[in-house]
Amino acid sequence: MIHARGLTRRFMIKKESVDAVRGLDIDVEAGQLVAFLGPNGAGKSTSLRMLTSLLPPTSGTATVAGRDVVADPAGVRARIGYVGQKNGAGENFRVRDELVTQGRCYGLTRREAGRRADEVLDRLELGPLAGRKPGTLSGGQRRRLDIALGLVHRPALLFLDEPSTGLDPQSRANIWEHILRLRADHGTTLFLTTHYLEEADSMAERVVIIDHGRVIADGTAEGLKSDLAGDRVTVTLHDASETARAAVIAERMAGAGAVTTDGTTVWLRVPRADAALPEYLRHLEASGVKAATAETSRPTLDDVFLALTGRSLRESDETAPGAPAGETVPETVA
Ligand SMILES: Nc1ncnc2c1ncn2[C@@H]1O[C@H](COP(=O)(O)OP(=O)(O)OP(=O)(O)O)[C@@H](O)[C@H]1O
Repeated sequence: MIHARGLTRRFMIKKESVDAVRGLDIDVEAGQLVAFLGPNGAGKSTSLRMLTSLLPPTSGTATVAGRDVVADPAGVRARIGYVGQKNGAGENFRVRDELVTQGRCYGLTRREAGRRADEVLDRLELGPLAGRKPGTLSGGQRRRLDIALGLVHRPALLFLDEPSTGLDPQSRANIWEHILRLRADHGTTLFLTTHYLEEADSMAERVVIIDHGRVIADGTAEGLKSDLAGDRVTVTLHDASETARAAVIAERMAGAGAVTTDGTTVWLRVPRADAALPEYLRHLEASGVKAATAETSRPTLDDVFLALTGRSLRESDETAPGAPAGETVPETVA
């Protein structure tokens, strides 16, 4: 459904060049749900805009839904749906009229556009809001309208740029419900960007991570986590003056990976946390370092990014820096 080779995009800003995307190679088969992850400015939107023919690549090639993005942009656009980051609907028409107009833009007759508008209104549970103006909708309702606009012409491939960003957890879950149903009912191929790592982890069958314009990881969330990250042991100490010593002890343990510290907390990456934690606690005790709490956690996609780049992908609003959001098993140490 998507085949890109060496796709690059360079922007010139005041004589300075920005390489937003540097050689994107990707193949997406029909029916896949791919989450495209990366930090701010990694090149996700630019990639999406090239794949949807909205932005010409500086170099490279891409065939999307069977059409070349450069040679046949109209052919690409006719076959795909694109839900951008900004609201797709205007303010003047009512919700149903927006959808009918969109359908007409895709060459549907008035009658067919009306039928399709009703279909997507029903699908996205927007029926009761059909007569409202978009400006009066809630954030979640408005995002559902954006998705409905991307679906009026029944594309086999839908691109979504951060479909759930800025929504409350309930609206996010609701958007995902619709996305997953779309796939289950119609086998729609979905290619989406998201900042929410947990969403990508649990919903997408394939995760592609981009950083500085290059793909740095591509696989299933489970595969990436077990290959590239590892379990984590978190120990907090009674006394911050002992943190450095506790870190050295952690580093000396067999199989120990990266060790990080912050205040009284020590984080240690290990292949098997259930075995490493008791051992670490024994070593600390033998050295006279007092632990206050200890817990283990499974790796997250943020851990994968951290392992690859040394940086965190996680947005500060979700969890404190360094603290993993995986499944945690807290236990208190005397
Ligand atoms: N029209 C433009 N002109 C100049 N530079 C641009 C333009 N669009 C994007 N860039 C730059 O290209 C890089 C990649 O931007 P892009 O929007 O693709 O990142 P992103 O991964 O989608 O980020 P975000 O998660 O913040 O949306 C950034 O450095 C950005 O400033």
